[in-house]
Amino acid sequence: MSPTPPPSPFIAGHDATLLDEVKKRLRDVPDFPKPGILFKDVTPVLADPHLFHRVVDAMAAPFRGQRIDRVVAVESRGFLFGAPIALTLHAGFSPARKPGKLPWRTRTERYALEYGEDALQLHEDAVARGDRVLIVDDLLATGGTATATQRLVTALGAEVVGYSFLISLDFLPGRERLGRDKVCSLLSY
Ligand SMILES: O=P(O)(O)OC[C@H]1O[C@H](OP(=O)(O)OP(=O)(O)O)[C@H](O)[C@@H]1O
Ligand SMILES: Nc1ncnc2[nH]cnc12
Repeated sequence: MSPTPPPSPFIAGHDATLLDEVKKRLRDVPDFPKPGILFKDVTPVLADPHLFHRVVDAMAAPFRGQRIDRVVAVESRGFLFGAPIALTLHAGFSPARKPGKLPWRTRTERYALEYGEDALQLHEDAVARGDRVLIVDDLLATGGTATATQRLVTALGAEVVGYSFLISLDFLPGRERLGRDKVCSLLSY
């Protein structure tokens, strides 16, 4: 009998079985929301409680054992991952929202998307001076959204210690823009 093969390689610290399962479950939707965009639909991952739980744990894993005071996640898909990651890391959660949604005093940043333009707002007390912040979103593409979020956080005097994404589209410049050493993603395309 041949010896047991070594365990599958770990990619960015995550087990390859999980990555395969997530890959299989993500749904590619061509030409949404515009012609030429291949949209990565995460809803089938959310619909599987066991897989969703493992994904949240894996997205939090690189930041366990570090002091994270606040998770800032981006409306709307970022909230789906950011809130459970904040609970997992025993950190507070602050939403970065599209304009006109936050009720109190806000800071605003405009940014460009793979398929348009938008702006984000953060409450002025969303992070405190000196806080160590993790930025979370479902997907990194051009990096416009995450860069705008980083600017909002640092303008308030907090430090962005890292970014956690489920997916990064590495044929786009997002990872380079944010700094390779700060970006964690389960899957890269
Ligand atoms: O790296 P970027 O080029 O900035 O793109 C990534 C952003 O695009 C998507 O959000 P979208 O604005 O479509 O909003 P949604 O989460 O409300 O669907 C995605 O959830 C990221 O936030
Ligand atoms: N290709 C894509 N799929 C899903 N969300 C996105 N946000 C930006 N680009 C995207």
